[in-house]
Amino acid sequence: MTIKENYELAKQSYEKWGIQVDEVLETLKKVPVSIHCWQGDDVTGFEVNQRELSGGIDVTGNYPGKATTAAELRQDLEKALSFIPGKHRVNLHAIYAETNGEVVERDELEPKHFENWVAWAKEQGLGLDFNPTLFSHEKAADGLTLSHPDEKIRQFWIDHCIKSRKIGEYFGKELGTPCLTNVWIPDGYKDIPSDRLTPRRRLKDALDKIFAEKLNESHNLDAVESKVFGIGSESYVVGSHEFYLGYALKNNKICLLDTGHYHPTETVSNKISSMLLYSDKLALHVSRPVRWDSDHVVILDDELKEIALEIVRNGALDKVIIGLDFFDASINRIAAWTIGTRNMIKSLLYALLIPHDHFRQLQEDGNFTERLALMEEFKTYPFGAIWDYYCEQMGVPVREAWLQDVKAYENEVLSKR
Ligand SMILES: C[C@H](O)[C@H](O)[C@@H](O)C(=O)CO
Ligand SMILES: [Mn+2]
Repeated sequence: MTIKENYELAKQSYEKWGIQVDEVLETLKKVPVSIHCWQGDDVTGFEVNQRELSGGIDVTGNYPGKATTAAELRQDLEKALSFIPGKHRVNLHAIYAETNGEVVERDELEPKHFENWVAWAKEQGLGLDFNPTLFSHEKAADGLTLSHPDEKIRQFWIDHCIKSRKIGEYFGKELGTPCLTNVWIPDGYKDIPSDRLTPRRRLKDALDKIFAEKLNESHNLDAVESKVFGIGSESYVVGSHEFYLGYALKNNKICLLDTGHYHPTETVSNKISSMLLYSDKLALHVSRPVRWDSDHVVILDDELKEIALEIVRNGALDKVIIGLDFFDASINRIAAWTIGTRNMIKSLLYALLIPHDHFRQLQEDGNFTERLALMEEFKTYPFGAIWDYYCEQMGVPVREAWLQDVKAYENEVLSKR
């Protein structure tokens, strides 16, 4: 049977439940995923003064062929994008600026240092997102940035974030799609603090200064990302979930939930509906924590499906800004992007192929037997045949066919670096 024939047959199973599969595929095509550039070079960046990765995050593995220039990183991203159905976005960090060999401090970065990225994004039809980089720097050596007791250090990072918003605004203006500029800081303490409030007061004050200038939301959207702990900040993180939830609600900012930034039994899927009752938008960093915030490549596991189900069943495809955040240096980095991003899209397709109204009604009726039975049966509906057809239609490799191409790219390009 051809992919199309398999699709037609599979479609019938879903259409019995009133699911319009062709319409589902049209919807899926329009959902952008923000693909993080930092999987391509292990969060190294291209600053002239290369610094060691810090901030309580870590990348393990030394798979050969990582990108060492912006041109290589873009070339690798293009390869990964050729395996990923749909039109997406690329998420940059400030350390990916191109300064032509000149040392430009982070508080002096400007849009011109990202001109090549913008030209490339235009050529590829991509949106861009942005992040100030408040780690891997001597002014963050003690693990403190925006909450630092030293006013000069605080001001340096405030200025960096202000410059970053202007870069985000430039991306949005140039590309005609708002840039999500996300602030994540590593600040915290290894051991039990004697004062939790003062650093949080300073962070709140720093954020007020960063966001003082109102930017047009059709160019730049501001997000803040919380965390529960990092390496070296096991006992206390200044920018906790409650801290940013309060800040975002009060100041009309977007909360960004990273799936690796909560207690092990706390799930992001269970937060989406609550947060959407109070915010118009929220943002995600979809990652895969294994025992800690390890940033493993995203797989099609139960939590990923549950996140997608929550987005779809709550009609929130245009409210939840989906980004990825993983970095694995132990496998081919282009494969890592491809696996993780295809899984994110697959999970959305899976969620779009569920008769949500019927399932909702079963719950309202207290019919929990049928609710569980059908939720389980739908797990083995012929979803794979729809996915294969979608890939074929979108002109990207079907099933594992992309692997051969990755291997060829590894031989021809990566192994020569
Ligand atoms: C590099 C990223 O910005 C960083 O991973 C941040 O988003 C994070 O999740 C830190 O744990
Ligand atoms: Mn993150």
